[in-house]
Order: sequence, then structure tokens, then C-alpha cells
Amino acid sequence: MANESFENEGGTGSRNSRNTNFTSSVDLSTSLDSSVQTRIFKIIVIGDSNVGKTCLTFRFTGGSFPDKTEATIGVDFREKAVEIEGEKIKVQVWDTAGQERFRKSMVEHYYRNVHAVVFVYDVTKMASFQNLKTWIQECNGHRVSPTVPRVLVGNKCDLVSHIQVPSNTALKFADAHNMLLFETSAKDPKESQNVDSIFMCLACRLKAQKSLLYRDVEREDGRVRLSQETDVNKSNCHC
Ligand SMILES: Nc1nc2c(ncn2[C@@H]2O[C@H](COP(=O)(O)OP(=O)(O)OP(=O)(O)O)[C@@H](O)[C@H]2O)c(=O)[nH]1
Ligand SMILES: [Mg+2]
Repeated sequence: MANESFENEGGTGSRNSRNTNFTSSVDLSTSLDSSVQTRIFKIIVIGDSNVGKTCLTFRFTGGSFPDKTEATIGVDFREKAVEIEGEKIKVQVWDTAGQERFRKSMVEHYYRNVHAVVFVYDVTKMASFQNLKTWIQECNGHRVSPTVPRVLVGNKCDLVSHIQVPSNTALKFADAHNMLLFETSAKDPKESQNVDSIFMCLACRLKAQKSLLYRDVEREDGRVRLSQETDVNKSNCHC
């Protein structure tokens, strides 16, 4: 599991976190003080160049489709504050470059302490779907834990007459890789809720995972102690 990040009155910080198996005691006292801290969930968006990663992240954080985009160089950060079950959470979206020459030096940073991964392909371009295997390999190669939630997004569904990737093919692939599939369009305003649900679904799952961590702590002598092995795979997310 990645480090947990927080933002409080003093700014953004990072907390050393926990592995998926918890048998040792960890001081979590600060993390339980939710009144002064906003948790930050880092979500990276990965996929071939031109599939619409920038437009999808723009749609989620800004609520519109950009008039014009240029190839992303390195990474662009976009943030959105959301509220889930009464808790304010900052969703920090890392919009990565699809072009190899613009991403080389940044790849390590993308995957470091990532909380969730969004893989994007273009439904009108079969090659972008076939290349997903390479993107998944890269992700696994950077030791991203299997407990880090991943979703698959087929973008540009508004181009109905140009679709090359059938839904059932994409669904099989998503199932085989234990991912949810979203087919959507960053361009079509009617799809904006669907775009939001990609990120909100991940945020809900992350919150549920981390709630389980907190549930299994007990206070001992004024300190917080993890009391038992905790399974962070379980989630209350219904999406
Ligand atoms: N029709 C349609 N076009 C889209 C959609 N999303 C993005 N585009 C267009 O696709 C092109 C590429 O979009 P970007 O969001 O810049 O692609 P990217 O994946 O960020 O590309 P890199 O930054 O190079 O990795 C742009 O011309 C967008 O206007 C969509 O949902 N429908
Ligand atoms: Mg881009």
C-alpha cells in the first residue's frame, strides 16, 4: 500500500504507511485526527498518446471539455475536493504523458505512492486497446501492489460510427485483469456524470479500504496500535 498523504493547515505532507499485512504496531494517532486533515488520494491516468487522458481529467476536475489540447509533457496535476460519507477528500489526478519521449524521466514519479490507476484506451483505435498490456506490464514492473485499485476506461464513445473495440472484448479484458470497465466520452456533456463516476468510484473504494484500517486499531497507553492482520482488499464500494 502506498504512503498516505494528508493536507492540513501546514500544507501537504506524507505519512509512512503500512503493508497489506499488519502485524506490528504503528502510530496512527495523527491520521485519526480527521478534523484538521484532508486526505489526498493520488490517482494516475495512463495510456497511449491521444486517447483523451487530458480531456478526461479536465472533464472531471473542471467540468468541461477543453477547446484545444497539446500532448502532455511529463505530467499535469489536477485536483478536485470531494465529500464522501461526510469526509472531505482531495482527489489528486496525475495526467501523464502518453508519448515515450515526454514521459521517460517521470515514470518513477508516476508510480511512487500511487493509490489508484486509471488505464485509458480509445474505442476508435484498436492499437490503443492492444497496447494496454504494455501499460499494465509497466505498472506491475513498478511494484504497484495488487491491492491498488485499477479501472479501465474506453474513451471517445461519442464517435459511434468509428468504434473499433467491441464492448464485450473490452469487458473480457477488464474481467481478466480484475478491473471495472467504463466506456465513456470526455467530449459528450451527457457523459460527464459517467466520467465523474470513474474517479468517485475509486475514491469510494480507497476510503473504504482505509476505513477498514482505522476500524482495526485500538488505543493502548495513549498510542494507537494495529490490533490484527487487516485485509485491505475488502471494500464497501458498490460501483
Ligand atoms: N471525439 C472525441 N474526441 C476526444 C475525446 N477525448 C479527447 N478527444 C480528442 O482527442 C485528442 C487527444 O486528447 P488528449 O486528451 O490531449 O489526449 P492524451 O491522451 O492526453 O494525449 P497525450 O497527452 O499525448 O498522452 C484531442 O484532439 C481531443 O480533443 C472524446 O471523448 N471524444
Ligand atoms: Mg495529455
